[in-house]
Amino acid sequence: MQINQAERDALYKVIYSRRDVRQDFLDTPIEQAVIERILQAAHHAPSVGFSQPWDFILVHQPATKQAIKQGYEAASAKSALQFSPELRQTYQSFKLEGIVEAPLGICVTCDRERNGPVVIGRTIKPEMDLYSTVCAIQNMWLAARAENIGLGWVSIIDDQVLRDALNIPQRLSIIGYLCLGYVSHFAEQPELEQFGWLAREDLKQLVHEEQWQDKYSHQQP
Ligand SMILES: Cc1cc2c(cc1C)N(C[C@H](O)[C@H](O)[C@H](O)COP(=O)(O)O)c1[nH]c(=O)[nH]c(=O)c1N2
Repeated sequence: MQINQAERDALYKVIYSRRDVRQDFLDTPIEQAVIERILQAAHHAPSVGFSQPWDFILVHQPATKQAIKQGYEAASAKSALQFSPELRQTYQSFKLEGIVEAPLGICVTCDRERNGPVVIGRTIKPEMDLYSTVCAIQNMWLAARAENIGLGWVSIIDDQVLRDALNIPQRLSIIGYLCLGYVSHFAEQPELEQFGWLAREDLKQLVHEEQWQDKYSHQQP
């Protein structure tokens, strides 16, 4: 099957207009059929040895979201101390989650023992199951954007908070907690770029012919 030009353009449009969404969530519920399409997109991600090591825990209840939000607040306060005093205030001014406002939370886990101890492609690099699960999240992120649904990844939460709130056994690795919902708008640029935290790197500096070259040596102390 060939992809035609309109389909290709649509894919790039989704890729370039995808955003990490933390605010502007609407409380409009997401229809079940839409949730299923997004989860199917995640489930069709590539996975090492076709191991499909993921599980998706759907979070709808306000009380559960509150418990997770409290975990975020504790983790965020602890995180702020890692930034220099000059940057700390700016860090604290960012809204880095939409846990309570987003109608749907999805915790994505990785079962590192699924399909037995020997998996094709993991024999030398065992972390490939974790990366496979991240591929599923990226598919979900793009599918959500194609459905005009915002998705935000929140990683400022201790795993134990999610284990306690969602009854996740120690056996499963927690890969991401995602907030999903319709949004009033999608920003043109990443918010961290818009607020001057970091700029998009020049791709030319990151592409190397044949041999890696230290194009950033001027930045070394
Ligand atoms: C693994 C991982 C973990 C996180 C993120 C991303 C990824 C890939 N991002 C989102 C991140 O800030 C965002 O992707 C970049 O700023 C680029 O913006 P766009 O995604 O292009 O809008 C993110 N954002 C946020 O507000 N709180 C968070 O805890 C995290 N955690």
